[in-house]
Amino acid sequence: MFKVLVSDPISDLGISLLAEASDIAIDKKTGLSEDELADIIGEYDALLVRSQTRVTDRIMTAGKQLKVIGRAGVGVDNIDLDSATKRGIIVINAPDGNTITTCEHTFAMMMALARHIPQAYMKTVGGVWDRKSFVGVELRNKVLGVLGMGRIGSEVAARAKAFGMTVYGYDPFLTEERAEKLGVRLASVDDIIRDADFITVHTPLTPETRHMIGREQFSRIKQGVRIVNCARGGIIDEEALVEAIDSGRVAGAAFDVFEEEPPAADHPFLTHPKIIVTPHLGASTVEAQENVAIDVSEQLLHILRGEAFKNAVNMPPVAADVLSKLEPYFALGKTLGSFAAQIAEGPVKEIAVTYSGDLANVDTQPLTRYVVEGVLSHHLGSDHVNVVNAMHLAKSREVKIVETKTQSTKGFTNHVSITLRTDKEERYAAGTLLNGFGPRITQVDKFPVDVEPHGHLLLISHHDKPGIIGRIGTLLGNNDVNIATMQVGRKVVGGAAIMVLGVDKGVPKDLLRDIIALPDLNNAKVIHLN
Ligand SMILES: NC(=O)C1=CN([C@@H]2O[C@H](COP(=O)(O)OP(=O)(O)OC[C@H]3O[C@@H](n4cnc5c(N)ncnc54)[C@H](O)[C@@H]3O)[C@@H](O)[C@H]2O)C=CC1
Ligand SMILES: O=C(O)C(=O)COP(=O)(O)O
Repeated sequence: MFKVLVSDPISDLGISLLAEASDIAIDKKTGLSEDELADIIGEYDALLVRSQTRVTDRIMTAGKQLKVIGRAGVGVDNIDLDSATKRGIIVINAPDGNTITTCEHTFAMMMALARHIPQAYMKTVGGVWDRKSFVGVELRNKVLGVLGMGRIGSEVAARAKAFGMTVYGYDPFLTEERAEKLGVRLASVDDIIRDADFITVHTPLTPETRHMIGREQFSRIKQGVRIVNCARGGIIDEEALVEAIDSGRVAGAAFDVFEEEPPAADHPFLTHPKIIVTPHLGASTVEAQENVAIDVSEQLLHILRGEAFKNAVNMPPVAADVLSKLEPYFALGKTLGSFAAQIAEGPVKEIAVTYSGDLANVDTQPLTRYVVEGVLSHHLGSDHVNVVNAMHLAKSREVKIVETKTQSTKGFTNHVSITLRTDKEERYAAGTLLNGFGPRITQVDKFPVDVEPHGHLLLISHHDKPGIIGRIGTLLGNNDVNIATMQVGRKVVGGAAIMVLGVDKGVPKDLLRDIIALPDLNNAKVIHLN
């Protein structure tokens, strides 16, 4: 049974998938302080949040069982991603579900700003019929500058065009072709500062975007501009904005987000007559909340159940077509890594992985993560290593990862091989995925074999001499260890050889010592694969 804590208000309908799963137990506890969350997080396998819960390093330290943090929304600035990655906690979000909703909120804010709707409402319901003070401006024929042309920014641009606005777009990833397709003018921040009548920001908050529009930009900004921020507090310098409005340069602003949330009671935005605000409502519609909750719940289930999942925030993204090609090999990669680690002596210095056949034509980086996970799990414990932190752990231990591809298929449609270099030796294991039969180990060091990589194995290196198989069989039999499968590999008659035995239970240390002491036997290793 997996325990999931929902610590922010998340749509019940959206998480019904989790609520109905027989292997999931959900607790909903919202509005917890950091102390309260730290006290209880230790018993949970997953945490589901929106933007309120701050998932700090302290929370993750206390979350000893935590495997996954799900963010029902886009921004993950409330989650310490470095800490999660180091600990192998997978962080997932739901990037698509609230795009339209936030775009529409941006428009609502822009129009409310252009027509003074909140201020006029307050006066009207206060009994004052004031038609003079609230003369607005049209959007038509105005220039809208969009900073950040991602999911939301692009939707805002499309709607602005329907309002007859000229749209300038700035984004480091916006190409001339895409700008043309979207019908926006590819612009620089300076172009936007100079020409825009409305500016709206749709970037994440990063060191680069922090105070992207600050005192310096306000000193040059177009007279009478209106500013909208429904992305993240801090992209626009709040203090500098108030100064720019008070000086008469900026006509007004509409903010859904703040540098600190909730803002202090004396925050100047809360009383400024030319600034309208909402309490981070961009994503708050019934539809968006269902969308993001469904999306994140589906992924969360996959992760907890050990199934393949879409993108994680703290892992490089994998395209869907690449994922579908690689997914069948994940188990093979991990098993081969674990096998190689168990046969090699000494601390690992390098993991060299070679892919051939079908695999040589795809981006195999995600698969290499599974190989590295398999290798490191043996040394660091499978509870501490997973695909999220495998590369990080390898790097922090100065283990070199080398990935190569070759067209040579060795007769297999696909082939994965691992050379493990330790400070004592170099070991080699290769495998393939047999259509309909699953993973197979096809070679160990220089010896071809055909081994189903599962359960307890005994790897024996010996001299190819008559009687040796019998002696080992007798020894195992006398100790009540049943042999399920046997593979013998050799290069030349009478030369060095290996034997891979599948046994029904683990081989105790004493018995292993007795096996190694047999004549003509060089070494024996017990291996366990899941
Ligand atoms: N107010 C609310 O409730 C909500 C706020 N958001 C926020 O809106 C923002 C945008 O979300 P999405 O469009 O879904 O994200 P996105 O990732 O699709 O788009 C962000 C864009 O910003 C661009 N960008 C990054 N650095 C930049 C820079 N220095 N200058 C210009 N562009 C830069 C990126 O290239 C990307 O295209 C995020 O900060 C997100 O957290 C999202 C949903 C709801
Ligand atoms: O998705 C985002 O980035 C948001 O800002 C929405 O935040 P929320 O889920 O409404 O707390």
